[in-house]
Amino acid sequence: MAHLLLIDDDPELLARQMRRVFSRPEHEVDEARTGAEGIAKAGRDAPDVIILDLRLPDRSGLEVHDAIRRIDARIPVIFVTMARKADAAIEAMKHGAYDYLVKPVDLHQLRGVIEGAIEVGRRMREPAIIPERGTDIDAEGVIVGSCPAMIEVYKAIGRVASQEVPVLITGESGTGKELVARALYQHSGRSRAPFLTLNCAAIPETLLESELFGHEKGAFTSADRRRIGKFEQCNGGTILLDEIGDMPLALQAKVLRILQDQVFERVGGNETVSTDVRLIAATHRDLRTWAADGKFRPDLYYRLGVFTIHLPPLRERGEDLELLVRYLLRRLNPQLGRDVRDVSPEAMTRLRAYPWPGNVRELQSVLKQALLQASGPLLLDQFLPDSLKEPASAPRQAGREGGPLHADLLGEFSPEDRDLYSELHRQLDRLLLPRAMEFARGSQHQAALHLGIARQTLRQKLRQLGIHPADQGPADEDDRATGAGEP
Ligand SMILES: Nc1ncnc2c1ncn2[C@@H]1O[C@H](COP(=O)(O)OP(=O)(O)OP(=O)(O)O)[C@@H](O)[C@H]1O
Repeated sequence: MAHLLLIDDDPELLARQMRRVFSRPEHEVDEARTGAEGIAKAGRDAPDVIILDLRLPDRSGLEVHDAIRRIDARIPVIFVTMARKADAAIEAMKHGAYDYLVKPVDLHQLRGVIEGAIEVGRRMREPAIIPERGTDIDAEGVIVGSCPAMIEVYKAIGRVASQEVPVLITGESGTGKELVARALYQHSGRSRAPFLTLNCAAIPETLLESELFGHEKGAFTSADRRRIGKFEQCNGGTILLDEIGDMPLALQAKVLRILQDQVFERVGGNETVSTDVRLIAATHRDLRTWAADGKFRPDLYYRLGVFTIHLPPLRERGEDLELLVRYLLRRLNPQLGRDVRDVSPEAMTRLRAYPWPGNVRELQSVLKQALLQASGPLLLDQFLPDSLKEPASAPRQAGREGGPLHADLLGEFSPEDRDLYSELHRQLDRLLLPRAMEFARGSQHQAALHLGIARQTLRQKLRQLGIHPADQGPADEDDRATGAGEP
């Protein structure tokens, strides 16, 4: 459930729009009509997201924003404003506002921006607990695992979390890199400041620079207003750059300059902007090899790689697999209305034999599928999906020449290939989905039709790839006309 607070002296229309999209019982939309009331509610009720009118009867929206940041800088604040006042809202983003919307608010955009803000807030608050002696291993958010390689991971987090140095997290897809990044953030001196994440592989190259560094009005054809990028918006906080290996070389140079001098220029601008951001980078690539091959800037690699935390693949974690299975069953049972308390020896043998190319994320998904099949208190071998029963292929090693999409699929499979199937699908989604959205001019409805998949599936995949539909263009026609659509 997400608790949204709307601070607006004339909230009727917007509140109605919000309640249409974010309905009970999953969401609660609360209102405050003055700045003072809004600040009081922000302090008392700890809302997940605040939607704030720039003009209020008792004080300016910017003052209210500053007061909210003093209460809790992690609450994402979205400004709403008239078009002619948008410059003030853009300025607010320099002070850490999450985003702004222009009145009359477009329903599709409203949903996209608020959903993005809920997700950003969740990342900051959802605990990522390093297990120590005495930690309740059933507690929500505990990082599960006690094999020697995971103990090294915990020690590394403990050593580096409170230091103001960049950290590189490496490991195959689904091994828990984001979880470790959140643990670093939450155990750092910046844990009360914002934590923003950006997946460099999920955003088209042309948009990535502006997303990170912002742009000036007129920087390119569609730049009709200044935009504040993540590095400026997150001043004082922590940024996770996921899949940094996929960042174009030119942008790597700008990131290096931030690490060295804490300055950058917005796209199309001359003003040098200072920012104080702690950088955490993650990748499934072998950056050392990439740096040697000229695919990644060696100077950035050396700077980032000073402190590297490597997450082992699940197939190398021994008994942790069983711990994770039991942990995940306890979490998934209530979500799926099941009460499966144990795993049969045959099913556990099957789970142990499988190489888990998609690691913990794949394990979660397999257990979900199995629970949906299950009846009774025991997870039997027959409930496990067929994919676990097929002969295993070999895992892909990071840093191999070319992506799998470039491989000759009918010809040579490399002996190192283990997760070709899931890797190909991820790569395909990253290429195809942004293009389909672009072609459909931002309409998820149209894009889903072209792709031949359910709109909900498209929305879910876009979210997993870190693409916010609001970035993609105009709203769905049917959203505007009817205000309908899935929440
Ligand atoms: N050791 C662990 N204990 C509990 N949950 C875990 C553990 N490792 C991963 N998970 C869970 O598995 C899922 C995938 O983890 P996460 O997103 O951190 O992986 P990732 O390495 O960042 O993946 P990708 O590279 O694909 O982005 C998340 O739901 C995370 O909470």
